[in-house]
Amino acid sequence: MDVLNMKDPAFLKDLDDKQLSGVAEDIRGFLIDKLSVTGGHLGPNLGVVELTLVLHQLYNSPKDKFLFDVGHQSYVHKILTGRAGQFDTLRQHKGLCGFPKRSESIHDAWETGHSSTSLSGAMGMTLARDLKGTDEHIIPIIGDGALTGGMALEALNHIGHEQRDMTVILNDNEMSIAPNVGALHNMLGRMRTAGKYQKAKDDLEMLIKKVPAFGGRLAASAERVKDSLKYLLVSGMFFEELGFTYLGPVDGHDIADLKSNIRYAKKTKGPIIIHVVTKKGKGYAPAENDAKGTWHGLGPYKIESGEVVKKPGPPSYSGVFAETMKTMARNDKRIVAVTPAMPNGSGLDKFALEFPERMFDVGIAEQHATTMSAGLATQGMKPVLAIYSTFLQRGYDQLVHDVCRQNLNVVFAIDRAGLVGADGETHQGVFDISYMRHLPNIKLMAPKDENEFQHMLYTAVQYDDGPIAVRYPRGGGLGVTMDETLHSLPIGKWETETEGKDAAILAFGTMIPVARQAAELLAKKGIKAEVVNARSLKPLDGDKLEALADKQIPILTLEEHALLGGFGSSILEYFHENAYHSVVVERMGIPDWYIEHGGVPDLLEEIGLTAENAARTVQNMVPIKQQRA
Ligand SMILES: Cc1ncc(C[n+]2csc(CCOP(=O)(O)OP(=O)(O)O)c2C)c(N)n1
Ligand SMILES: CC(=O)[C@@H](O)[C@H](O)COP(=O)(O)O
Ligand SMILES: [Mg+2]
Repeated sequence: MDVLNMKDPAFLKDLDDKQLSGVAEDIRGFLIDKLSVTGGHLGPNLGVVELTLVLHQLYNSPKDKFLFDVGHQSYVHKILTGRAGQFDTLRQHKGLCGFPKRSESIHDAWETGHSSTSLSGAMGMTLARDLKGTDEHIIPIIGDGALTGGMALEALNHIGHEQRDMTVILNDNEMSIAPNVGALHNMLGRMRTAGKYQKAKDDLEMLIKKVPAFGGRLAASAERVKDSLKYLLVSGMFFEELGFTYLGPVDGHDIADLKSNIRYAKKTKGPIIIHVVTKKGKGYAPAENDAKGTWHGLGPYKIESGEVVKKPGPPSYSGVFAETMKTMARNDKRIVAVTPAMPNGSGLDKFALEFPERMFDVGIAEQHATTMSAGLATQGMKPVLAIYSTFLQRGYDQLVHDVCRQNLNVVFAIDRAGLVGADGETHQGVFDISYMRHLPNIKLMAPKDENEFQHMLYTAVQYDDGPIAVRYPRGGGLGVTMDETLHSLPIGKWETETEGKDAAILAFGTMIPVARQAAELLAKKGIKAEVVNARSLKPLDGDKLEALADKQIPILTLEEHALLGGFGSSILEYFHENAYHSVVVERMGIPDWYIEHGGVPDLLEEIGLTAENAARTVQNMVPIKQQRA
């Protein structure tokens, strides 16, 4: 069937299982073809083809609500709801979003990107349904990785308590991005191998009914037998004990098995959880045999060989992070690395090859990762928490309450700080300066390139007076020469790259090249603009700021971060608090809206965070006569 003709999922209602299998094959071929060009989350989506087809056949979206947890596995859903034709623009500027997007389709009931929100969203929708007296089905689809997120467990607790009708689909493929971790993962493994609990329970009931009744005695003991059967058959009937009817394990690629269990769930009252076992990457050997997680989310690849197309370029910040961590850990036994389910993305998978006993992947558990790091620090260890800027948002109170307030020596390696591009709104790392700099005790730095990064990381690990964070971008550095030996940098001291008598541009991280280019453009107009590497975001370099204020020259701040509460705001605050009321400051950064998906250069252009705009802004701040001087 031509995937491009799938405009409304209703077409599935008339198909038999064989035809559905045919559609599954067409969709798999489409995904493999399209994503070989655009990149994207191929593995997760190949794993949910049959599941998504059966869900759309047996339920009635958009009346019935699907909530895809994390949402990276919603491509099949998007194909079935009329968006196949947009896949050439997947995750590109103004193109198809890689996650559910309510503005894209009425079938996208819930927007995701961060993990473990689907069950809470579903509970809210369920309460609303019951209060309104409507009868739609609410179906969250959550992966085994997302289930390790604290929010998911909070929601399970409440859903089981409320006992309202909801069908949770647990998509268990034994993988998070990397192989899944944790006791829940181990329990699911036992459930997978224990075999069909539901069938055994029904068989037992049938058997008991055949035995000549000894009145209530047998029936009562039968209940006890049945309950002990549960523990016998499937270790830790975790879900049943939480008030769910547990169905499974169900073969997530067997359409008939899926349908019979979902039909059973549809007529069963109260919360149901269907434990669906799938294979990530199903149907495409390189992805199906991926033990590491490479095919979870990737760039373009060659279909025939499965070779991922590597873009040449300077070392990635994550790569420099891994190497620097190894160098430091060899001489510093205090160092312990922590990641909340991002070993590959953070580079800690490489660190773990040399120091397996000093790297802890805690699952999708940023709150736990942050406070566990605090616990490590109380005992004299030097925890380095590698965490994406956007995901540290999940550990905010732990940062405030457990780390900063106790002034503990935790190092935050904040990766993906700034615009990340293809993952869009939910993943842009553009709020961390705002949510960190106002916290007492924390120090916050950002390197201008990968060489300064290694020294900054070393500085942070050597620092023993409380929490300290280094924020750095996704992707490669500038291709600068890397020093052989590590040295400390002065915290709270900026670096003046070029002097200037007419104006000053204060920038850090990825905005340094922009500031340099702007200064070159200004020089052509006779304006000498100073470029300052404001690499210490907290504390600021007060001496430098006062020297600039005394020069009475206009100042432009540049940041790939939210303007509100960001670096520029801190400069305004500084001049105000120190009674420098005549200094002229303009700020450029991320405006007060969520930045969608797209290539980072396109996004920077769209919001005007460019060298040309920076030069124009400075030029407008310098008196004309000075420009002629
Ligand atoms: C709060 C949060 N932390 C980390 C991530 C990064 N992340 C995206 S998908 C994923 C693994 C999800 O595993 P699972 O739910 O099992 O889905 P699968 O990819 O296996 O289908 C992780 C860790 C995220 N999206 N949100
Ligand atoms: C869906 C999700 O949250 C992750 O897969 C994320 O897309 C990884 O981001 P990086 O590609 O920057 O590691
Ligand atoms: Mg999984």
